[in-house]
Amino acid sequence: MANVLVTGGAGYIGAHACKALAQAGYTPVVFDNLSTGHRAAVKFGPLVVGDLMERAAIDAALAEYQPIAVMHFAALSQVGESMQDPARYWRENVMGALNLIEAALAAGIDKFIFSSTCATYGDQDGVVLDETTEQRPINAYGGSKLAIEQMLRDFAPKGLNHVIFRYFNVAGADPEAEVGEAHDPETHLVPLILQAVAGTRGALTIFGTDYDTPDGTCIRDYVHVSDLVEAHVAGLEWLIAGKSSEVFCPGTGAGFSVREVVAAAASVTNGPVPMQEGPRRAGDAVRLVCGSDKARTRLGWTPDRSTMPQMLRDAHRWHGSDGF
Ligand SMILES: NC(=O)c1ccc[n+]([C@@H]2O[C@H](COP(=O)([O-])OP(=O)(O)OC[C@H]3O[C@@H](n4cnc5c(N)ncnc54)[C@H](O)[C@@H]3O)[C@@H](O)[C@H]2O)c1
Ligand SMILES: O=c1ccn([C@@H]2O[C@H](COP(=O)(O)OP(=O)(O)O[C@H]3O[C@H](CO)[C@H](O)[C@H](O)[C@H]3O)[C@@H](O)[C@H]2O)c(=O)[nH]1
Repeated sequence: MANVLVTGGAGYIGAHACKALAQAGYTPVVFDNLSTGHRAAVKFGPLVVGDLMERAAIDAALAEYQPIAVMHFAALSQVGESMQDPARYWRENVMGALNLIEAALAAGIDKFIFSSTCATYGDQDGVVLDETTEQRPINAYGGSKLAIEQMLRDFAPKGLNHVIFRYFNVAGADPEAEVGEAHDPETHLVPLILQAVAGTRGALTIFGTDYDTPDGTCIRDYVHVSDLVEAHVAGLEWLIAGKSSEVFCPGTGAGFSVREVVAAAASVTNGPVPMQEGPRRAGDAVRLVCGSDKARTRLGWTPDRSTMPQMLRDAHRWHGSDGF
C-alpha cells in the first residue's frame, strides 16, 4: 500500500483524513508535534512525532516512509490567537510549510494537498465566495494561509503539483465515532453547543444578535468532516491521474445562522441548549457561504453527509463516547 504523509494527522480533520486514506487503500503516515493533536487519534498508520520547524525531522520521516504524496493539515488555526500573536502564526505556519515543501521536493515528491481556509477572503459580506473571489485576509491566520497558497503556486514549476482546499466551517465526527473533534480550549460552535447541552461547560454565548441577517446572527456554510476528507482523497487521486494543480472550495452552498444551528442541536439532542446572548466577537464576518460547485463537478465530490442534523448527530455520538 502506498504511503501518504499526513501532517497534523493527530488533529481533528487530519485524523479523519487518515481513516479515509486507509479506507481508500493508502497507509497514512502521521507527522505531528502533538501540540493540539492527540496520540490516541492516530489509529490508521504510524505516527512520527516531529515538528515542521525542524527540517531534519521531516527529511528523516520522508526517507523512512517514502510517501507518494503529502497532505498538509498541520497549522495553528485560531483567528483570535493569530490577532494576539501574529509573529507566531507567520513563523510557524509559513516556515513550517516552506520546510515541508522543500523537503518534499528534495525527496522527489510531486503531489501536495493543502488545507487553506475561507479566512483568506477576509470580510466580504454580501459576496458569494468561490475559487475566483479576491483574497483579502484580515488576520495573521488568513494571511499565513494565503502566503502558503502563493508559495505552492511558486513551487509548481519546480514539479510540485498541488490541490488547495479552502475550507468553510467543518463540523461533525466520524459516523463510527472512532475519531472526533477534541480541542482544548474549544472555540468551535458545534462542540461548544454539545458541551453546553451535556453540562460539561457553561451556557453557550451567542456572539452577536444584531447582524444584518434574518435572525440577527452570523451565517456559515458547514461541511461534514467525513465529506471534507473524502474530497481530499479525490484530490489525491486527481493528482495521481496527472491532472493540473487546482483550488477547490468544498462548501455546500447552504448557510446556517447560529440560532439555526442551536435550534437543530436542541432537536437532535432532545434537550434545551443552555444559552445566552452576548456581544459580537471581534473578527467575525457576517456571512461566509460557498458559491461554487467546482468540487462536485470536477472532483465528483458529493457532500451527502453534510446536512445539519447528520453533522450534529455524529458530533453528538462522538461527544458521548470516551473520546481520546
Ligand atoms: N476546523 C476548521 O473548521 C477549519 C476550517 C478551515 C481550515 N482549517 C484548517 O484545517 C487544518 C486542520 O485543522 P484542525 O481543526 O484539524 O486543527 P487541529 O488543531 O485539530 O489539528 C492540527 C494538527 O497539527 C499539529 N501541528 C500543529 N503545528 C505543528 C507543527 N509545527 N509541526 C507538526 N505538527 C503540528 C497539531 O498537533 C494538530 O494535531 C488546519 O490547517 C486548519 O487551518 C480548519
Ligand atoms: O461560543 C460561540 C462560538 C461561535 N459562535 C458563532 O458561531 C459561528 C461559527 O463560529 P466558529 O468559531 O465555530 O467558526 P468560525 O466561523 O469562526 O471559524 C471558521 O472559519 C474561520 C475563518 O473565518 C477559520 O477558518 C476557522 O478555523 C473555522 O473554524 C460564528 O458566527 C461565531 O460567532 C458563537 O456564537 N458562540
